[in-house]
Amino acid sequence: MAETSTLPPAGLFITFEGIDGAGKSTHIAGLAEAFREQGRRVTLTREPGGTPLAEKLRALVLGDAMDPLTESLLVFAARRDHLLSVIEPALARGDVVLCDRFTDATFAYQGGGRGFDLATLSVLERWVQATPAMQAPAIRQPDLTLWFDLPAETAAARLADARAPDRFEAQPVEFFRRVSAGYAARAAAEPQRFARINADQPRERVWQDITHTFVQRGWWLGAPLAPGGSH
Ligand SMILES: Nc1ncnc2c1ncn2[C@@H]1O[C@H](COP(=O)(O)OP(=O)(O)O)[C@@H](O)[C@H]1O
Ligand SMILES: Cc1cn([C@H]2C[C@H](O)[C@@H](COP(=O)(O)OP(=O)(O)O)O2)c(=O)[nH]c1=O
Repeated sequence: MAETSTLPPAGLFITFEGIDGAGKSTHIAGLAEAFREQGRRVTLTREPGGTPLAEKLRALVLGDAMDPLTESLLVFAARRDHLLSVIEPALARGDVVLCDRFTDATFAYQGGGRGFDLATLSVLERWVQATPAMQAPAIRQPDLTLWFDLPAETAAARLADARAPDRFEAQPVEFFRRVSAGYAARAAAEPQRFARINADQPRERVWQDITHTFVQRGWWLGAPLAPGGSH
C-alpha cells in the first residue's frame, strides 16, 4: 500500500509557548489551516481552558488575585480536565493537536514569574500528566514545543496598543524577563522537545522558521505555505 504521509500515524501533540505578545496567536490558526490542507485532522485548543470547566478556571486565574500555589493548583486542575476530555481523545484519533500553552507556561509564569517552588510544580506535573494512555512512569508531554522567544520590552511594545491587559499582561517588564528565563531553563533541560523560534523578526520570517521546524522533523508535506495568508 502506498504511503500517503510521512507524518507519524499516531497523533501529534504540539504546544506553543512564549511571553504575552510574542506572536503565538498570530501563527497558530495558519498552522492549523496548513495541516488541514495536508489532510490531517486538527484539534486547536488552549490553556488554561479548552473545556467548559477549564474555561471557568481560566476566567478565575486571569481575573482574580490569588497566591501562587492557588494559581498553580487551578491551572493544573484545568489541565487535568483538558487532557482527559480533549487532548487524549484527539491524540487517540490521530489528530494533530495544536495547543496554545501547556505546562511549560506554568513553570515559566508561576515558577519563573511568581517565583513559586519548581519542585512542587514538578510533583503536580507528574500527577496531572499521568493519564490512562501513558504507561507509568511515562507522562504525557508534547511531541514538540515551539517557543516564541523575544525580548520582554519588544513584546510589551507590541501589546501596548493591541488589547486590554489581563492580570498577567498587566505585569511589569521585569516579570516577563523572569518568565523568559523560566522558558529558557525548560528548553535547556529538554532541547530535543523544544524548538526556539526567533520571534523578534517580521511575521513572514517567523512563519518560515516555524514551517522549517516541521520540515526538519519530516512532519510537513509539500512546500511550505507562502507567508501572508490567513496566518
Ligand atoms: N512578527 C511580528 N512583528 C510585529 N508585530 C507582531 C508580530 N507578530 C505578531 N505581532 C503583533 O503583536 C501583537 C501580539 O501578537 P499575538 O499573536 O497576539 O501574541 P501572543 O498570542 O503570543 O500573545 C498583535 O498585535 C500582533 O498583531
Ligand atoms: C497555561 C498557563 C497560562 N498562564 C498565563 C499566561 C498568559 O498570561 C495567560 C493566558 O494565556 P494566553 O491564552 O496566551 O493569553 P491571551 O489569550 O491573552 O493571549 O495565562 C499561566 O500563568 N500559567 C499557565 O500554566
